Amino acid sequence: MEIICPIDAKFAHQISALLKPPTSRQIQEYFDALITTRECHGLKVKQNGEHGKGVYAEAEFKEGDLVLKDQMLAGGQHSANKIDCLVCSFCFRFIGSVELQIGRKLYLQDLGASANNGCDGQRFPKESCQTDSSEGEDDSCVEDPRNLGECASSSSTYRTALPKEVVESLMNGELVLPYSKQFPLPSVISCPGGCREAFYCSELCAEADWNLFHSLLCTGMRSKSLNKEALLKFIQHANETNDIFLLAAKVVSFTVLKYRKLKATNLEEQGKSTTDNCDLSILLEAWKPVSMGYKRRWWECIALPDDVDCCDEATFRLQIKDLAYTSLQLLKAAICDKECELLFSPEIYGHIIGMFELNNLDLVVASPVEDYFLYIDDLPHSEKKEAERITRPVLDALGEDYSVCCQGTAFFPLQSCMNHSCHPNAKAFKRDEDRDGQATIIALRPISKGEEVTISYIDEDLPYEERQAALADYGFTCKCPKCLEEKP
Ligand SMILES: C[S@@+](CC[C@H](N)C(=O)[O-])C[C@H]1O[C@@H](n2cnc3c(N)ncnc32)[C@H](O)[C@@H]1O
Repeated sequence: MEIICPIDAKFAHQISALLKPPTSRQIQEYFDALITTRECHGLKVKQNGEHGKGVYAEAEFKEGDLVLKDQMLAGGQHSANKIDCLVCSFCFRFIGSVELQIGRKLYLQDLGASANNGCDGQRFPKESCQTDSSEGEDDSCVEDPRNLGECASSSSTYRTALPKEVVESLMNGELVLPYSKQFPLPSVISCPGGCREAFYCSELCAEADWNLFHSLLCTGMRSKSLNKEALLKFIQHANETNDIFLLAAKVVSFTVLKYRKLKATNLEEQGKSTTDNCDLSILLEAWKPVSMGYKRRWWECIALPDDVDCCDEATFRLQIKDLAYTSLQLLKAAICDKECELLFSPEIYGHIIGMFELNNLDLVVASPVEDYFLYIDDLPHSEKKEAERITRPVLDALGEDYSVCCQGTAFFPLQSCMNHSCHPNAKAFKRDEDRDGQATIIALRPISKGEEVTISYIDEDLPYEERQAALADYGFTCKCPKCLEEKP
């Protein structure tokens, strides 16, 4: 039976104000302001009658030019990938050292193996609740090394284990690998809240994450959450079902924290004392970045997985809704804010996750460990032979997966305005220097002033039918010139 949540009924008026589509003017003002803060001055977001918003070139771009670097609104590393890569929880740069990356991965893999790999346990149908960008990922681990025994990453079949002391000496810095100084990484900064799940590349990132998202979602001593036990349950549920809930929690936390900040400034300016009534206009302001991105509820827009029969569609959508509801109740117990209670409505939560479902881009950051071993491989013969005496056993212990990159999913406000074409003029592409979690869009061919910047959401080299089938997940039929030409 379908669940009716009391919050949806109690705050019906305020929720519809939050979910009201922004006017063209609001969209224009928001994106104009955003563009001035990004490295993308030659762009403009405009309403494109047919497909909603679109991104247009305001300058000429040559093939290979950087069109846009977009900072994410919210993003996260996939839970299982946290075993393979230690990255800054805010900007997703690799941190520590090549030795720490390797030693930590081997240590956690061994923990996983000795704990008899608990990853295959019963959980919600995985394919059915992953977003497109996270398809095929396992999603069942939390970062705290004490908990990592539950699950190993995509560990290689053929690995030759290193002695425990060697793994430890890689982690604690006693063993320095040859030439690793050529690949320096920022030192690991701990979470200011004292949790062992978030790590940073700088005090700046730690502070930004704390102020924007993490203070409410931290499980450490100085957490500002309501109830840490409930928070741990929420995190565990997300890790066991779908880590997209961790991203949704970031958006809720971001909105609550921004609301509190805006309200405090407002009261101070007016010389008034604090009240605990919700100020809807302030909440609307805090919510604005999300209001520009959402479109449909998750359980309505999620594509029907191949293994679900059409006649079971209604049941499937109800299951997804129930799953989101369970997650939301756990989050509410953990961080609910009385003034912002309406944010904990299934309507709002469904729209936040729906926004990820339709817009998210894969978050990928290349591994310095891969660069390191390629460097060793390229050394002149005698140096290589000497270095490999030490590096070969390490490489053998890592096995085939030695070069796993940081993988996750993120919502990028400007990139999410880019429409699809099967003959795109731009693409998301990480250059050698793009070593963090920002989205990088590069021109594939010359783009002239006034032209719409398009990317392909799918593999554009697929045959016509397969392209249209893949695009059905995004809820539209492509009518780009290539599709019109190839349409049977
Ligand atoms: C990432 S958003 C792109 C921005 C979107 N136009 C907007 O207004 O926010 C993806 C959505 O845009 C629309 N869209 C993108 N490309 C399209 C195309 N070639 N034809 C029709 N609709 C398209 C679809 O509704 C799709 O789900």
